[in-house]
Amino acid sequence: MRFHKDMLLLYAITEEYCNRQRPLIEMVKEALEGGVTILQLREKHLSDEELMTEALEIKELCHSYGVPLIINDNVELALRCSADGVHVGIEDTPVAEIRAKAGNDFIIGATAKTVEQATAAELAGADYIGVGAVFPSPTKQNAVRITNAQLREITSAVSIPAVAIGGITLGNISQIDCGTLSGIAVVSAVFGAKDITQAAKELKAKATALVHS
Ligand SMILES: Cc1ncc(COP(=O)(O)OP(=O)(O)O)c(N)n1
Ligand SMILES: Cc1nc(C(=O)O)sc1CCOP(=O)(O)O
Repeated sequence: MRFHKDMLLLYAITEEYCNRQRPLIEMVKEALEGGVTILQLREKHLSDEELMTEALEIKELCHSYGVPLIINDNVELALRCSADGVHVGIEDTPVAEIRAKAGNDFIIGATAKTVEQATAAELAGADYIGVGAVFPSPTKQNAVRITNAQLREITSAVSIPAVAIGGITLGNISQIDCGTLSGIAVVSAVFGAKDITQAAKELKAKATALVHS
């Protein structure tokens, strides 16, 4: 799937501990019904074999909605299951190495918490950056926080699109100083919601207002 920055508008990320009393596929379907525009499979507890099974099933579902599937961290698995891309952190496989191996059609997202990391990611060939944590995250409680001023500084330092991540909810999304953001990335605000579809719909409306403000 060819990458476009509009895909980043509502970026939903799965997480094992998030309200997981039902099959993941069921929850992903509800999120897609609510209008999620890109999905990241972030299931750090699964073996490669289990992850592959989940990824193949979820990829098919995502594609039936025209939504790309991104795999967290595991580049080899992302390539083996023909996912649309991978998201890597600062300590993970270098972006330039992934780009060289995977070619130009593979979507590569990189975490950036500083201007230096953002410009390095762009130079190495990343398609987008994930910048955070903009609020305290219930999912990743040790995530380093960044201020609105840092968010603006980081996003304006690069020409590739950016999503904000970390503790974003319906209640606080309007406090984000959007700068040049293309979307928001969330775990709990979607997958922790009682009504996942409704939560995604409401977040998408607010994300749309945010990126156009
Ligand atoms: C869209 C998006 N942005 C940032 C992250 C964080 O990735 P990373 O730094 O690799 O940390 P973990 O996800 O491995 O905890 C992300 N996953 N997605
Ligand atoms: C995976 C991840 N990375 C973060 C970072 O700041 O790099 S915050 C985060 C978790 C986001 O989950 P929630 O929307 O529930 O806060």
